[in-house]
Amino acid sequence: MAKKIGVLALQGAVTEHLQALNRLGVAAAAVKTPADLDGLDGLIIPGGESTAIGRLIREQGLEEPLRAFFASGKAVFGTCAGLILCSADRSHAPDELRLGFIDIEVERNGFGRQIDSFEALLPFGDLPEPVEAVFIRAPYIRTSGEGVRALASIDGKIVAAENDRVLVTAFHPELTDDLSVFSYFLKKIG
Ligand SMILES: NC(=O)CC[C@H](N)C(=O)O
Repeated sequence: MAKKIGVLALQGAVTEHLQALNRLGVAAAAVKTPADLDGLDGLIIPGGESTAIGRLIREQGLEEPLRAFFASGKAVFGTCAGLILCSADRSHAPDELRLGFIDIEVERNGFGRQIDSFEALLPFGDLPEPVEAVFIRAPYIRTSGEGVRALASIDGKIVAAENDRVLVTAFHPELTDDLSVFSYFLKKIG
């Protein structure tokens, strides 16, 4: 059966992710309601504003369905704000959603205001070529727990990590023509 990947489509860089998946020949669907999760093999939580996306997840009744989706064994890829939402940060404000899909704690806007947006060619895990990475008010991973593998870092700050079913990047892979990080995520899906 062909894989089908959802892109959480509440706020942020949604279209670019759908287009990247289409370019890889993967069926992609926007996810706005719990029913949209049916039949998906994996989910991308895009960049945007983590506070806003978290609030909309709750307003749309998606928090428990997303937790159940993950608990059922599906794979999740969080980029930038999506990384923050997938984290298990214990120091955040209680009204801000953290799904705890990967045992990392994050520093939001971790590269500061001076350089709030930049691009880098980034060595990434075991990929043979560095990846094109666009950072926009990006977080970095401050601490990581058991089962988490760091995949990329800048100036000692971890900016990509994974566990068996979750990939997170602080950068936006959907904003370049380089699809290698998407292909890397697709390998997590059986
Ligand atoms: N490009 C992004 O997704 C930025 C993330 C944003 N700084 C946040 O904290 O949610």
